[in-house]
This record gives sequence, C-alpha cells and structure tokens, in this order.
Amino acid sequence: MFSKSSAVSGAPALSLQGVSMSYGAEKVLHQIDLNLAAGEVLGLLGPSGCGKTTLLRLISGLLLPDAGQIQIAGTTVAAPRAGITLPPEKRGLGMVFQDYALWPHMSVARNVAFPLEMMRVGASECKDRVTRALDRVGLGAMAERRPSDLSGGQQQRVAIARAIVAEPPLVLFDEPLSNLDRELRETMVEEIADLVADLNLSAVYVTHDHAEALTLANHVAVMRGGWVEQLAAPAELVDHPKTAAVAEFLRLGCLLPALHDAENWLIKGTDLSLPAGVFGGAEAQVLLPEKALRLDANGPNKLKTEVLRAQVRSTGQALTLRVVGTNHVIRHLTPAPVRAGDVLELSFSPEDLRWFPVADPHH
Ligand SMILES: Nc1ncnc2c1ncn2[C@@H]1O[C@H](COP(=O)(O)OP(=O)(O)OP(=O)(O)O)[C@@H](O)[C@H]1O
Repeated sequence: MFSKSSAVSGAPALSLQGVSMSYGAEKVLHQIDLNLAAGEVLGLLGPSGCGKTTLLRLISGLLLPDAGQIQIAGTTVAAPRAGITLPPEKRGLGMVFQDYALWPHMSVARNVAFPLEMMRVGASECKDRVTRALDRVGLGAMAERRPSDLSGGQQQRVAIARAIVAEPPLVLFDEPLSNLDRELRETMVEEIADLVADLNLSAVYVTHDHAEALTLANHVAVMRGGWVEQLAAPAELVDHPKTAAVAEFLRLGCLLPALHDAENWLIKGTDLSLPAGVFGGAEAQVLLPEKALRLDANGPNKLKTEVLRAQVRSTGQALTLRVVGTNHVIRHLTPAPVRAGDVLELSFSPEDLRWFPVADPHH
C-alpha cells in the first residue's frame, strides 16, 4: 500500500495536469492544472456546483478523469491516456468528510485504528499510534466511547485522528466543518491549521467559506463553473484578485461600473472621476476594496454614500452604505457614531482600486 515511505522524495504532494471531466455531455471540469508542495495546504474554494467535490473525487480515485493526469507524491494515480488508474485504497489518502463517516457501533479507538488495520500494522504499534493520534486532537480520554456519545466537534476530531493516523502523503478535507455551528467552526479551523502545521501534513481542503480557506491554506484555487479562476496565496488573492468574480466571491469590497468619457473614468451614476491606471476600453468594473475605504472628509477621492443600516458590533458599527446615484452597496466598519439616513463621504487612494474588464474570460 501507498504510504509516506513510498512517496518520491522531493516530489510535489499533488500534481494535476490538464485534468478534465464530464458528466454525460456536461463538462464540469476544464483543464485543471494544480501543484501542491509537500507540507502545504491547498484550498479549493468556490460556490456550490463549481466542481470542488468532483475534483476531490478525482484525486481520491472515486471518479476517473476524461483527460489529463494526477500524481500523488510523485506516483501517477490517474492518466486515462496511458491506461493508469489506481483505486482509492491504493492511493493511501487520509480523508475527512462533512458527515464524519464514523462507524457508530465501533469505539472511537477502533474507528481511528481502521486505516492501520487495513495496512496490517501489528497490535501494539497500532495501539500506540491510535493513542498518539487521539492525543493530538485532544481526545485521549475518549478512546473507549462510541462516536454517538460525542459532540459534533468531537466526532469531527475523531475523523481527523483517523485521517492522520497512518501518516498519509496527502489528507483530503471535504467541507469538514459545514455541519458545525459558527463559533465551533472558528475554533476548529484554528485547531486544524495548528495540527496541519505541527504534523507537516500535505492537504487539500475543500470549502465554500472564504474565511476558512484564507485561514488554512498556503495556496487557494478559486473555482467557478469548472475552471480555476485564480490560484494564489491568500494575501495575493486579497490584494490582487485576477477577475471581478474572484473579488466578488471573496467579498473584497464593492464592484462598481466605470465609464470612460472623453478624458476621465467616472463611476456610473455619480460625478466621481477616477484616476485610472493604464486601462483600455470605454467600460470597466472597478473594485473599491472594503479595507481601503476611510471615513475622512479631508481625504482624496470622496465617494458620497447614504447609510442604510448601522449595526452595533463588538468592534464598532457595521455600516451598510448605498453609493448615492446607484444601487451599489458598500460595507464599512467604523467606531464613529453614525445613524441610518446619514450621508457620509468615503475616501480612498487610487492605488487601492482594482480594475477589471467587463467581458468575462470563461463565461
Ligand atoms: N453524478 C452527477 N451526474 C451529473 N452531474 C453531476 C453529478 N455530480 C455533480 N454533477 C454536476 O457537476 C457540477 C459540479 O458539481 P460538484 O458537486 O463537483 O460541485 P461542488 O462545487 O462540490 O458543489 P457543492 O459545494 O454544492 O458540493 C455541478 O454542475 C453538478 O450539478
């Protein structure tokens, strides 16, 4: 069986080249190229139906690609043209699912031991490794319980212990936190991030929650309609989204239509002219990143907005603002005492704007 020791040293933990997949006549993945270095986490992020689960199933071996090839730790596990297909159990992956997928009639320890039993690891080594894995996820005292006697968060920790117990070359997380409530999700994201770093795991983490992906992953592939729209480190995605769709999906701020008249770029519906960088054409979309906006009457480039809602938060007031002259909405957090109906001027620096063409590359 595939194990860390059979991994080709120095090879990427995962590599996909030109992977495509159709369900009948519907192409759901287009020419996916991805590389994940050992010890890193790749986030697969995108809205429902964009192809995340299909891509994960191709990696795990539950589905076969129509074209392209997939390598795990240097071993080719799928290459239809060369007739190569390794079944899921030979890929030696650790997997964590949304619904935990634990056996209810077995103890926590037996659940965690399962991958080792499949590998015919001896009883005493098996016991030591299970104990170590359960300790790592903070469940050392729960070994003899049944999963049904544990909370949702604890069950997910058992599933994580099972996924890491055999030290697989790659761990796949399929929306592991979506059944947990928000507060627990936030704690578990940090726990998983710490665990992945401590164990130097290589992992693919599927989610539709951008905060989870940005927290956990070294690189995030933002997917849409079966394409990888952008693959980049979290900071790069936030500062330099490649398309308007990426900016929108990551909720980076407000996308406004801009028109070029004889001399200037204007935000459509307003009289605010924008100092544009080099950008051809007569129409564009411009992103005003939320983090670039200041409530500063003396600042440059003042955009007039009306307060629709002001909600108290522990960190200030969360404002929902409408850009006057448009139906576009901006969110802004401020400590200032502001009320619905107030008119505010938001200021920003031109270098913080991000410009996109109106035409969409894939759609
Ligand atoms: N068994 C199937 N037969 C036909 N079409 C399918 C099948 N499974 C998925 N699809 C289609 O393939 C596309 C990608 O689905 P996929 O489940 O990979 O998306 P996803 O990003 O994981 O969505 P979600 O976040 O809702 O799970 C969708 O258009 C979906 O309708």
